Amino acid sequence: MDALWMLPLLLVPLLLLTSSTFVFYFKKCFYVAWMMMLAVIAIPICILKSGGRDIENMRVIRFLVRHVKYLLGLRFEVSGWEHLQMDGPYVIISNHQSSLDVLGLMEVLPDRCTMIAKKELIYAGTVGIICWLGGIVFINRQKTSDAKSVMADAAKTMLKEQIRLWVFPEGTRNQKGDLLPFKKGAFHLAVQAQVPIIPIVFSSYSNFYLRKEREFKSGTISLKVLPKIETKGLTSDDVSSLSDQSYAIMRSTFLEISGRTPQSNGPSSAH
Ligand SMILES: CCCCCCCCCCCCCCC(=O)SCCNC(=O)CCNC(=O)[C@H](O)C(C)(C)COP(=O)(O)OP(=O)(O)OC[C@H]1O[C@@H](n2cnc3c(N)ncnc32)[C@H](O)[C@@H]1OP(=O)(O)O
Ligand SMILES: CCCCCCCC/C=C\CCCCCCCC(=O)OC[C@@H](O)COP(=O)(O)O
Repeated sequence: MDALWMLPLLLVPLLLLTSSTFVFYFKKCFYVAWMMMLAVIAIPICILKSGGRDIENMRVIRFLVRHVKYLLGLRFEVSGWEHLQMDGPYVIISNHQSSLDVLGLMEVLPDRCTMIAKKELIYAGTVGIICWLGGIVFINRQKTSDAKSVMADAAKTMLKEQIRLWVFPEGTRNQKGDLLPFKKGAFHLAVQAQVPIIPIVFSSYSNFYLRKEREFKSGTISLKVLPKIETKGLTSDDVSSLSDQSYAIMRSTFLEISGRTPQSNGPSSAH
């Protein structure tokens, strides 16, 4: 009789664990909490090592984040490593589906590379602090003129300090099963600094992570590093065609590694 009373106590956790909605919220909350906690560990290490905001702190962040994929049941299959074996500064562009992209980013992040991010991220608690310590360049997306001048400064810093910048040219997270039109900032940046662009494509997350359907299963993500696109000798007049060229290559790669067939050429640049 006593054992019967125990049954609900055993059944409730079992039902919760098998409910995909519960698993979705649990994994999401766990991800945020774990990243916040990792940032708590990373902050003093970075301050002690570098004394403050320094791109070298990205090594510490990369090291601390690399195991998180295992906790969420995710794996990355990276191809095209050889395209990242290059000296000097460059701009990396990649598609942006979710905050989970950070895990893939940390898989391939080269040395002396930081990101361009929306300024709101600085208010994300300990994660915001670690982003600042890692040298992330914050832009105000609501004020194009501010964003442009921050990126123009970043182009100079890239050359002076030999750094690489990672930009998400879609400008926002997107899980529509295709790439959004590209914003122009990343291409102006590369042209102003006269540095190559390296496109990196993440395959679709739709087979394991669906925000609307509240599903977050285990899954494998293909990450394809594509050959560099040179910008030497290009001017601001070439930015649109550079953006279109990058969009076309990345879109066909996205559809290919996500197991889809191209339907149309799609929009290439933001209007
Ligand atoms: C231990 C725990 C650790 C946890 C640590 C985690 C760390 C990892 C953090 C990862 C961070 C990831 C963050 C991701 C993001 O935040 S994505 C969102 C922010 N990023 C972007 O928005 C980048 C892409 N956007 C752009 O490039 C835009 O172009 C932007 C510069 C923002 C301006 O946007 P917008 O106002 O919408 O304008 P347009 O793009 O339409 O451009 C308008 C005209 O201006 C011209 N332009 C644009 N940029 C420039 C420039 N730099 N110089 C000169 N001119 C520029 C553009 O060509 C347009 O003119 P035309 O229409 O061509 O005439
Ligand atoms: C006290 C503040 C609490 C804030 C909690 C939020 C903290 C987030 C914590 C963990 C996640 C770790 C990875 C953080 C990096 C996420 C970057 C990201 O994906 O930003 C979104 C941005 O690209 C585009 O934004 P929108 O799609 O336009 O919107």
